[in-house]
Amino acid sequence: MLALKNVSKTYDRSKRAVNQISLDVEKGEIIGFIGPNGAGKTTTLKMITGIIQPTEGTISIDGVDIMKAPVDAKKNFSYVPDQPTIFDAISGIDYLNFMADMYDVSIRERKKRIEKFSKAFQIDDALTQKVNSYSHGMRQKLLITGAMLSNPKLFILDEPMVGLDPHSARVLKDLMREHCNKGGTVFFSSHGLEVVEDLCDRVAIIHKGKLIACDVVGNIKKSTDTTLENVFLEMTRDA
Ligand SMILES: Nc1ncnc2c1ncn2[C@@H]1O[C@H](COP(=O)(O)OP(=O)(O)OP(=O)(O)O)[C@@H](O)[C@H]1O
Repeated sequence: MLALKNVSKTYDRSKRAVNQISLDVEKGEIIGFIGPNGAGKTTTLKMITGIIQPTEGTISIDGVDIMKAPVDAKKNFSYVPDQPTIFDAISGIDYLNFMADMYDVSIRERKKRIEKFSKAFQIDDALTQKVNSYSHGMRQKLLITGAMLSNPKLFILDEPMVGLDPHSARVLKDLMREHCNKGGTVFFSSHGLEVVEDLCDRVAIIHKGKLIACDVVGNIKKSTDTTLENVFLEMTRDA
């Protein structure tokens, strides 16, 4: 569903933020993408979503190259960035209808999905209000709802749990799992190692721009009497 081949990004001609990453995400998987601050997670997600261009390598989403056919590739995924920035002079419902229009979601389907997700996230009563009156968490939930309206083949999220209360974090986790159970695919970055350990089929670890592991949690941990947190801290410890 998502294939990265030897992908690198160099900023300002010399700053190697991502270094020769290759990764395959299969249909139906949830993969957690973890790494210390500055490891290259957001840079990688921005390259996958076509926001920035890799310096080297290729990225395809359901077989479509994001650089060669960006419009077709973008039909295959939705992206929730790490900052919930939305044009905020419009109402929540106008934003959601705009997103549904962009992805050609029928009136019947959008109504069903808006009701389902906005109720689950408890923002249904606020949808007629302008986005500029929303809290950080409400904006985040509106963005997630908008991203789910198209029922994307691949759902990409950058640190989606940040700013969510425990109820909303649970709703999001359930939604991600349900999406995969129905054949969708989820790739998300996080600093929440417990969430990743609980939720993900596989975990990809990036450190100083390099992919240092990508495997099921059990194989990364090697033994059952330790946590993903302990292994992560050991693997990313600077010598
Ligand atoms: N626009 C940019 N110009 C120059 N350097 C950048 C730019 N964006 C990111 N970097 C650098 O690239 C490296 C990777 O940054 P990135 O934001 O991808 O890390 P991250 O893993 O998402 O970190 P965090 O967990 O703190 O969000 C860092 O050294 C950062 O300073």
